[in-house]
Amino acid sequence: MESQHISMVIISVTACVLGLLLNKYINSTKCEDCDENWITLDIKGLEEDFTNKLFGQHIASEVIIKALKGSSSNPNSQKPLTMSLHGYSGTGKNFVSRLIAQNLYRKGLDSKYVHVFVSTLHFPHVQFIDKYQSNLQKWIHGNVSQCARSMFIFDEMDKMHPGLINAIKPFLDYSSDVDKVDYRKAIFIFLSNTGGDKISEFTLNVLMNGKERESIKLSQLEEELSSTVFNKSNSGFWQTALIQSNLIDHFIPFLPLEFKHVESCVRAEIASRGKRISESIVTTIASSMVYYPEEKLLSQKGCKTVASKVNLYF
Ligand SMILES: Nc1ncnc2c1ncn2[C@@H]1O[C@H](COP(=O)(O)OP(=O)(O)OP(=O)(O)O)[C@@H](O)[C@H]1O
Repeated sequence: MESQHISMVIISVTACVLGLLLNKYINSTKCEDCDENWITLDIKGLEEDFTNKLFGQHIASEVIIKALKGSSSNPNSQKPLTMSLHGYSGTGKNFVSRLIAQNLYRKGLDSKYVHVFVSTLHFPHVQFIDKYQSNLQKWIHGNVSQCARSMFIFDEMDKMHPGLINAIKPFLDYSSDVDKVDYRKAIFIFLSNTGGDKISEFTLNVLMNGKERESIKLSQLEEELSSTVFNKSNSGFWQTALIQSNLIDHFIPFLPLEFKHVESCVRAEIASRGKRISESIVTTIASSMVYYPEEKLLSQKGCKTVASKVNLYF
């Protein structure tokens, strides 16, 4: 009797586990649709990710959360949400884009509605610019026709051909009903290093004066940043109507990272590999990065090379 009961329990548990696995398999192979099942902003999840995983970027966290909250709760939005993320290499611009994608699309960056355009891979010869412009427009148009809630990430904007930037402009405008497609629910994120020098200079000044970076306010950097992007004659970005027509909703500065932030990146990297964190190794790895200026306050490459440095120890 006792053994019959045990077998029943085992059979039920096995059936349950198999059911769960089957369900998971069916879900993962299901076709992704452009609906709320697959695309819903998890603002709490994003806030938690910013708090726990993103180090040293208090301005970016705050602005991005507010911007996404605002645009998702406004059914009468007149234009797509456009955010321009600026800062030195390795400060978290791509990382943040990934966190946004993960908290908006069930498939994150793997979603077929998230599109990444790497500008350095598309620098056409002047002779072919018309063709490239038209291809880029067709690409955006085609993707938004398939799903209004598409997200576009344009990486290395500062290296993008001005002609291509101009080609994007009609989609960002207030009257964003191009070719009967409604672009107002789309999100455009632009990443660049432009303005990184100004942001770094400003942060350095604050730290040298014994203040905390958290005392830096967006308003102190924003104006400077938009004018830098606008004026910088070698950035490629300035020439275009993008800035002139105020099509960028938010200029978001990414501050250079300090030693303590690099240490946090090292801890996160070790934890992600399921390894035990030893504080002495954390300090050794963080110390092996290059810092500037003489006082060694800021990391030259942010957390960019942390993963490869961790490789040397695990
Ligand atoms: N502020 C940060 N908080 C947590 N992790 C970070 C941060 N910045 C960078 N990292 C880590 O370093 C890696 C590289 O950073 P990321 O690619 O986001 O830099 P980036 O600013 O986009 O640089 P680039 O301008 O060279 O493209 C990230 O995948 C992440 O693991």
